[in-house]
Amino acid sequence: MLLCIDTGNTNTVFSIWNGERFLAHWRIATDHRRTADEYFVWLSTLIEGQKFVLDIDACIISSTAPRVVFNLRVLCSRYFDTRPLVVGKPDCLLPVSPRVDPGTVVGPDRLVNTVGAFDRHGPDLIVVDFGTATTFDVVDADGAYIGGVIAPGVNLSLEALHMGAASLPHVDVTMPAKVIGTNTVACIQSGIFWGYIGLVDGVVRQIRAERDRPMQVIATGGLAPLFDQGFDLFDAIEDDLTMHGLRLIHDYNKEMGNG
Ligand SMILES: Nc1ncnc2c1ncn2[C@@H]1O[C@H](COP(=O)(O)OP(=O)(O)OP(=O)(O)O)[C@@H](O)[C@H]1O
Ligand SMILES: CC(C)(CO)[C@@H](O)C(=O)NCCC(=O)O
Ligand SMILES: [K+]
Repeated sequence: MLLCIDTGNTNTVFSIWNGERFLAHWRIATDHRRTADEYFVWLSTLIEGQKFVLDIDACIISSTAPRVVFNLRVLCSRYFDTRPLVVGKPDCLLPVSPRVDPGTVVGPDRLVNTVGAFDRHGPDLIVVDFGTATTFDVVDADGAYIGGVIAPGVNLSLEALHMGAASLPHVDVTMPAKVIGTNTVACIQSGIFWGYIGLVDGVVRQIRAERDRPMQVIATGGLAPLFDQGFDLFDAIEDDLTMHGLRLIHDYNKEMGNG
């Protein structure tokens, strides 16, 4: 069984695979103080409700928070007796290398997204991920990550408004009935919702113009469905894109005799 771990700045998702078969996934808040023992107790408790026995013999990690990796490595070695592949480290091979400025450390989640999306949709893609940040990852004809766009995430923007403006409450993102809000909450919801619709639409348009070719837009992340309500922004929405990419990268390394 393969354990895939996707650590974002806000949440960490664990998923279990038996070959190509997905078995289960669980989500925990990202906290670099969490120890290997804590992860294991948590995993063991959750596995009790499942129909399979946890028998991990391989692990792969993508982490946008470097400090978390240490304890995840300890988890893999102590409890599963495996050395994990860590995306972005030199000993983790990618099917195609990213083409970016020398010295750039691309977020591993973005690299993984491009691998997952290229496998399912082929060349010339824009992958939009609504996580802590809203990212756009551009996939070239050969599947390479060739750059993109990083914007503040939806929940981060809402939090920033609340933190920075004494009279603005914390608001949950939702699609407002009207653009013109007639109360504070509705005004904020409108600003965020229509602001992000405009942001995604505008960025996608500019990327397409710069690339001067047809490109499909693939959306992932918890908030993707919210922004897909009748606006035709996306060609596909995939909630498991990062996990799919992680499994493919693991399989690729195995095929190449690595790890
Ligand atoms: N309508 C909604 N309003 C607010 N949050 C939502 C809504 N729908 C889903 N979410 C949140 O989206 C999150 C799932 O998003 P995702 O895993 O893509 O990114 P993240 O965990 O927020 O960020 P990161 O991956 O950077 O840590 C969950 O925490 C979920 O609570
Ligand atoms: C942009 C985020 C925060 C999105 O999770 C992550 O991919 C990251 O920390 N990236 C590093 C910089 C880069 O991707 O160019
Ligand atoms: K994510």
